[in-house]
Amino acid sequence: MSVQFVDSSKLPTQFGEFCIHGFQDPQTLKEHVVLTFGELNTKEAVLARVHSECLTGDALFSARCDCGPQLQEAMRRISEHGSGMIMYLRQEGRGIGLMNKIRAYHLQDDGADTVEANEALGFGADQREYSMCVDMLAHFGVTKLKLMTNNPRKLDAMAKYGIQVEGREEIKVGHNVHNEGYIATKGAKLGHMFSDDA
Ligand SMILES: Nc1nc2c(ncn2[C@@H]2O[C@H](COP(=O)(O)OP(=O)(O)OP(=O)(O)O)[C@@H](O)[C@H]2O)c(=O)[nH]1
Repeated sequence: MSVQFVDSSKLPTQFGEFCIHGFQDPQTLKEHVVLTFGELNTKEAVLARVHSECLTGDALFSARCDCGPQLQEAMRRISEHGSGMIMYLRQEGRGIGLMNKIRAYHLQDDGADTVEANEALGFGADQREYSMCVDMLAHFGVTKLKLMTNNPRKLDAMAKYGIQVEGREEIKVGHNVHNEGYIATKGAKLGHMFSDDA
């Protein structure tokens, strides 16, 4: 078991009452959280988002990315649906960490795109991995997901770990004048699927 359940508590939010569950990876000691809403029907596909930490977007209202609006939209849809879960993974900056993401932003201010900036710092375009989701889902007895994402790598990762994704919901929110280039690069270089591209 690579992820250990720590504790849980009610989490009242502007989208209704979620429950927050703490998980710690015993090997890396990395702390993650899972938010759940309502009763998870483990016989059916659970409406879910796998969301990677973005301090600037999720907590500081940055318009450089679409992370904050996506997190809020996922919580809103789960609440509207009546049940679901968010696996909030502490892998900031597509896995390069907060300081390196800020370094990458600096390079992007000088003209690099989000992939070139990572590479100029000696990182891959996307350093994330999703193995912890296996134990998180097992903990809740969830075997099938309806995943809110535009990111094909997340779908590939779920398939790699044997997590059944029965459906995908596009989550296209938070596009603005400041993140046009970032979103375009995610489409062109990271394969993100946006319906307008069809
Ligand atoms: N290195 C780097 N990371 C970024 C940048 N902008 C946002 N991020 C990070 O990108 C990650 C976005 O993760 P998610 O919100 O899970 O979304 P996603 O991989 O874009 O896929 P979706 O499910 O389609 O939203 C977060 O870890 C952010 O911190 C950037 O310019 N550079």
